Amino acid sequence: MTGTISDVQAPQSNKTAYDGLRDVVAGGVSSNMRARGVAAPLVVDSAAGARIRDVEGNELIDANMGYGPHIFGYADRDVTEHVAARFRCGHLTGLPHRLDHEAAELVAELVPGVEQLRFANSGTEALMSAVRLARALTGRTLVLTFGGHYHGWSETLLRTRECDGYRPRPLAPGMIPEAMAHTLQVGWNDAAAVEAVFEEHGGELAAVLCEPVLANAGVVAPAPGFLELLRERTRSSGALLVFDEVITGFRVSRGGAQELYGVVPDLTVLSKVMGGGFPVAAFGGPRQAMKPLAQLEAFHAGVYAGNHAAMAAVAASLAKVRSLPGLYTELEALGAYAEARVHEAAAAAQRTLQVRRVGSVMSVALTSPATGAVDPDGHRRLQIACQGRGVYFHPIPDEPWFLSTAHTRSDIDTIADVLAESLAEVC
Ligand SMILES: CC1=C(O)/C(=C\N=C2/C=C(C(=O)O)C[C@@H](O)[C@@H]2O)C(COP(=O)(O)O)=CN1
Ligand SMILES: Cc1ncc(COP(=O)(O)O)c(C=O)c1O
Repeated sequence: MTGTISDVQAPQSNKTAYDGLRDVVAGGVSSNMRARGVAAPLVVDSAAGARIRDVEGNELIDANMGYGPHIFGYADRDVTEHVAARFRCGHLTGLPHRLDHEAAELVAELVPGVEQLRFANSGTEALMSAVRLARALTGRTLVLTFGGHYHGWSETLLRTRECDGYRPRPLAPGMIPEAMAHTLQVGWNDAAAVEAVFEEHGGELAAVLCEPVLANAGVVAPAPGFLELLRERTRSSGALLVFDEVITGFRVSRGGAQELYGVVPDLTVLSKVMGGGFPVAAFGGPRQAMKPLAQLEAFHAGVYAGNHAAMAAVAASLAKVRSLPGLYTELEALGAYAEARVHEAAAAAQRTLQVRRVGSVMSVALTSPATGAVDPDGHRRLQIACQGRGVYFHPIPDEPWFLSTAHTRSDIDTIADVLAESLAEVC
């Protein structure tokens, strides 16, 4: 995850609001990702459906949608009412609840690779635990990851895209130098590199971990046969295949990427859509894989893990997913319409946008006319221009757009018109 604050100026009124924030919240945000790319991120006041309202009362159509959890739009009543009711009757007791059962059964019903699971508070937590479980199951420590794939900010998974050989480097100041001692990394869709790693390290690998559709460096679908290659090599070497479906889970299909591509991993990590915007994650797999936790021999904990409000959010979100047989057909059609309209907007402005999409998750990036490569500074200027015209997407082109059932075709037309106007203005 790269990106530095550029010199692109945010609207002054918003900047004033942000400067006040920054006085008491380090960096003005509680996640670095929110402050990347512009001098001051938009300061929001509220959100509903496909729209956010900023501190000045401006309403914007949102294509970032909180980075993906809100597949039914912000403040979806079917989810929020359910959670609100739970808050009114005690949402955190530290005891098991029938809602845990209801939520877990829905995940197991919808996700092909999950028979049993544990809930957690965040994707980072769930990934830490899934990787630790893979190490416990195999007695091995080495994990193979892929460049650009984001698996949260834990000590052994937060890493650079660039490698020394197959070794990524710790990404953040303060990380221990040995943090990557048990982590290898190759390029996404690089079958030859995967074969080479298995040739050299196959017997040492505890797991191969990937976003089955890369969605944190723009959207990059798996090459035909690539997931099958990972499945076959892990199975034959005794390593576990771990799918980080934090973004793709319940997003690209009802059963996530594993259902869409027909490749079932040994462990699956889920979050975002699963909780409909409430902080909850899960990791799971076949009962055999979860046995060390079922027998309380392996360790996983968390005061807030599986709290009753989060379970209510999962139960409501997934019951709604299950109840809508045409949901993913509708989202695919909306995504295809959006992709076509974005290309039309670029053509109208005689500019080129790199558009890559799987279902309702789509990356849109301004490219340089000279090189054809993504132009991060130009993209930031485009983002600020669109924001000023009532359309929000993230200023960093790595961050994809997330569409929802709350986005109408008229919203997509407005986004396309604003893009065309803004592209004409941005040099
Ligand atoms: C594929 C994937 C993710 O996309 C992911 C989190 N994604 C994001 C985190 C953001 C943030 O911390 O503000 C915003 C986005 O950069 C990104 O979607 C995580 C970590 O989840 P969490 O942020 O809940 O700890 C794991 N796997
Ligand atoms: C002192 C202390 N630190 C950290 C933790 C871990 O917090 P969490 O369970 O939210 O991960 C706990 C949880 O009980 C705790 O008591």
